[in-house]
Amino acid sequence: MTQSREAFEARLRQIGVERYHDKHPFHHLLHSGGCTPDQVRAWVINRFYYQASIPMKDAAFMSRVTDPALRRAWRSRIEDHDGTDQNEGGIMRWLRLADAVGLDRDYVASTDGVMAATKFAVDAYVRFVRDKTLLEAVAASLTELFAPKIHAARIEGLLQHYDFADDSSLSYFRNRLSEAPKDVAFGLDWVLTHADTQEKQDAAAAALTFKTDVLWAQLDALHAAYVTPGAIPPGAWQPGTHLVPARAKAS
Ligand SMILES: O=C(O)c1cc(C(=O)O)c2c(n1)C(=O)C(=O)c1cc(C(=O)O)[nH]c1-2
Repeated sequence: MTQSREAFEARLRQIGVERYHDKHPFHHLLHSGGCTPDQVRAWVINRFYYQASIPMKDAAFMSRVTDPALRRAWRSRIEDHDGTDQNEGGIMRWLRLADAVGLDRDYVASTDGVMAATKFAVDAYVRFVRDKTLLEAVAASLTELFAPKIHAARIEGLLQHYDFADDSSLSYFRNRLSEAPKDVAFGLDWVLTHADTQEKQDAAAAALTFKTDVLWAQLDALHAAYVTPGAIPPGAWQPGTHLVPARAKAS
């Protein structure tokens, strides 16, 4: 049976309650100060691959949209990450975090040290958005419903526990606190409106579930490789390499 708008929204939110990556042990370690500097660096390197891929996924989405109004509503996502003349953008902000943890930003930007498992998970998301229905693609972005909470917890946890954390190095997350709610308000309304049969609601819920798996799998890979001793996969970043002296704070 097709669910009411309210019941369907509650179903989508419940997927976050049960499956969002704020519950992953790696995030608990990171936010509580339990990560070593090298584990933080491994997270910065691998998560950059997600950051770099998000605007490509949004471009893939827009390339399939025939409705100019939908493209218009969507395009700010690309600018939020790639930047504009007035806004440096999320990718540059993430590289500021890379500077702050003492990594060579060109190495991070090259994505050379990213684990294969990270690439498999993130590339699966880009492909999903390229190949599935527009409804499933928009529904998959709705993990952002749950992101402001984790970004706020991350800002607080990192500031409390790590020397590298300050307004400059964490500016990525502060910006997302205002960018994500605007995107997700639009995306949620679009999904609730367009998922007007049981079949479509099931497909949208499955897409959101898939996306929680994409996020969870990235942290599984990080935990397995960099928390377990001796488990770094071939080709992935080796602690002690590609470091530069941390730039002066707030520069
Ligand atoms: O730090 C996080 O936990 C987190 C999660 C997610 C998410 O839920 O997909 C995104 C982001 N951050 C993020 O910064 C971001 O720009 C973003 C875009 C998207 C998307 O699917 O379009 N998700 C996310």
